[in-house]
Amino acid sequence: HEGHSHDHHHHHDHGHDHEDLGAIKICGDGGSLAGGCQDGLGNVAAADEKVFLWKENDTAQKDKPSTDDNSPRKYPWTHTSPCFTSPQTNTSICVFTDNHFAANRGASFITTPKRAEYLSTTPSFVDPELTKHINQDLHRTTPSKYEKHQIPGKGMGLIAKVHIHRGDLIMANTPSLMIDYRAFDELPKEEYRQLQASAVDHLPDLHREHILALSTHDGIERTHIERIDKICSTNAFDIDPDNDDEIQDHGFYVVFPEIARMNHDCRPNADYYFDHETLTQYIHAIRDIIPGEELTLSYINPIMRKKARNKKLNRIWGFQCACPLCTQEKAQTEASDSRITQIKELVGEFSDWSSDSRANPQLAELVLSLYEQEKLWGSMFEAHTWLALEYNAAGEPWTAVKYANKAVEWGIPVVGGKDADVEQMRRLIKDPWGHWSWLKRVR
Ligand SMILES: C[S@@+](CC[C@H](N)C(=O)[O-])C[C@H]1O[C@@H](n2cnc3c(N)ncnc32)[C@H](O)[C@@H]1O
Repeated sequence: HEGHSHDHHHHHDHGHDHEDLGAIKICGDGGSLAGGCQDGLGNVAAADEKVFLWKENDTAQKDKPSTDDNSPRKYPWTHTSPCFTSPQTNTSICVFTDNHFAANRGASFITTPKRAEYLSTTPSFVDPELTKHINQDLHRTTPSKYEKHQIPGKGMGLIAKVHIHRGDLIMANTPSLMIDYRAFDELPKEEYRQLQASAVDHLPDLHREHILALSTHDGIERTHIERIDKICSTNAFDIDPDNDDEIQDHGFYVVFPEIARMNHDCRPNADYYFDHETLTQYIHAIRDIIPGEELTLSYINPIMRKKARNKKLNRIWGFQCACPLCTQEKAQTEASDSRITQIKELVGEFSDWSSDSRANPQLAELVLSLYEQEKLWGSMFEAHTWLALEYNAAGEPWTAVKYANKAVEWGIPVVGGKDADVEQMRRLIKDPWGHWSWLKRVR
């Protein structure tokens, strides 16, 4: 485990790196920005059940909500078993499946009864309209921007069919599986794996087939339970809990079967964030993409030197990185690694608001320039946020407002329009003089 933080931002290694259960992650390492960490992977076919009739017919929902924290209540679940007891905390950890979730696509959760109850009160459960049109691969109303293809040396991947502009939405999906870290941390391996397999087995037929067809990254024959375990570790994203969730110290592993087809690139053209209201992973373009280009995400913190990147990709996902950044000639690799070293040395200054900090507008300009040279488009939001704060802290409101506007523009596709840091930039735009950062470094 590499520690855990919630005050980070986008794109750094963080968290719970369950060494042997890799998950795609992009979260921050305690950078200066407040706000959540978002992260993930996703074509699921139609569900096998009656549409909406269950509300009237299903006896499950008539069950009284349980008052006992440790026993699963039925509504809205179509399955609430099996359960195992955590030897550490004596709480049960169960599979909760709702086969009507997101217009009968279905979703399974492995968590405690208490947290399942919490999830069932969040907007996506309370208002089914919210998730009805999310999974475009299922209910497509606009033409798909990509196609699934075999990619030499990478298995399957997604290829752009049309010109995609920076900021465009590429896809959005609700989860198939959400697995509480607690299940992984507290249960014996065999019990954990049984829960994982049941979570997949309970899903509607076509959805389950879709999951079972995902990559295990080595193609080795396995038992059903082992295969599902390997599918999860190859395809899951690490997602931090919602700010309103009481159980803040445990994130989730989440599988989105459409997004799971996106391959890794150290300088990707797309980025992702998780919206807790709709339980939806959003994928947006972070630069213009031409037809025929592969759509990629970074599975790791992209601000790592080549050797460290390759080691991690190899350990968790079993491939040698052959992306353009990893296959440059030696002089270019050295220049890139040296920029990454500089970035790592400098970014901490922006979260230090004491007089010891070296942060000022020029330092923020330097970091922006390093990000541009490194093609770290997913980090441009962060760089523009620092620029806005540093200019405002130095008493230059108009330049601060200029950069705050750019921060909002870069931030919406990578952290979402509801993100606390984007909201903060909107407040700075409205009133730089009333913002907490005003003259903060000159006082
Ligand atoms: C989340 S899946 C991506 C989709 C996968 N290619 C498939 O066929 O379903 C992750 C796996 O894809 C492969 N992969 C992803 N990015 C790759 C890359 N840049 N080079 C080689 N293989 C890659 C690795 O086998 C990795 O374990």
